[in-house]
Amino acid sequence: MGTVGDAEKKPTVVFVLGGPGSGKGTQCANIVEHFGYTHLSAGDLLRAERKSGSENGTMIQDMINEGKIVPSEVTIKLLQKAMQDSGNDKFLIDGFPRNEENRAAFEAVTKIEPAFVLFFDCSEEEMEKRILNRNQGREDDNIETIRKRFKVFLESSLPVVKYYESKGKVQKVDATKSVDEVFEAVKVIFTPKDEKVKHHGCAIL
Ligand SMILES: Nc1ncnc2c1ncn2[C@@H]1O[C@H](COP(=O)(O)OP(=O)(O)OP(=O)(O)O)[C@@H](O)[C@H]1O
Ligand SMILES: Nc1ccn([C@@H]2O[C@H](COP(=O)(O)O)[C@@H](O)[C@H]2O)c(=O)n1
Ligand SMILES: [Mg+2]
Repeated sequence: MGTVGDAEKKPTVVFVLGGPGSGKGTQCANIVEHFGYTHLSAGDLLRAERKSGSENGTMIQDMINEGKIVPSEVTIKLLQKAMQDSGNDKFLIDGFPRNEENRAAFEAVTKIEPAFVLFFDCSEEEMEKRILNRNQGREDDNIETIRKRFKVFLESSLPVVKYYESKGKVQKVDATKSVDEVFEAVKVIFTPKDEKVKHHGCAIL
């Protein structure tokens, strides 16, 4: 994040969106390893905040258990702090913005526009199967909450993807494929253009 002396330099932010269980966290771990980004999952930050004994803990737990979106003010503060603490200037913001309120508030507060939105497109049937097999002890990984999360995704999160689509900022990946196949597609998106030319051995001099 900006420090004294580079006040003008804004960090690079990629929003990573997709339905519950589409593989956002899995692919972000791969991107971090290969491309030097810091991964910030809004859901993970909220779960950590709840565990920390924060005054917002009960509200966060109730919202997560109902699959509802926590007020932007809370989530944005957690994201800003994590960005500052990281010392990096390239971020994958996973699971955010989840609704129009998230999107507008982040832009207003941070003045940061995403470089692009990485969107993992996956069928509900596949996402449900993946979540039910996840076994990470998440309280919201039960069929009742999963259904509520799917509804919120369709009604509140997809319109955000559409908004960025209208600005030509969405990079869509078929996330129904295997982890390795999805990452192959992701790599193409993150590999700088000049390196793609080098790899294909057809640089125009
Ligand atoms: N392409 C894939 N094929 C099969 N299983 C996958 C794939 N990608 C991820 N998974 C598995 O599916 C489960 C959900 O993946 P992950 O946690 O990355 O999804 P997510 O989009 O971050 O979900 P959430 O929004 O609920 O946090 C995990 O158990 C993961 O190992
Ligand atoms: N911007 C966000 C992101 C997440 N939440 C809440 O956390 C839950 C889990 O999120 P995952 O990305 O880890 O699946 C989600 O269902 C919301 O309740 C949020 O409020 N705002
Ligand atoms: Mg996740």
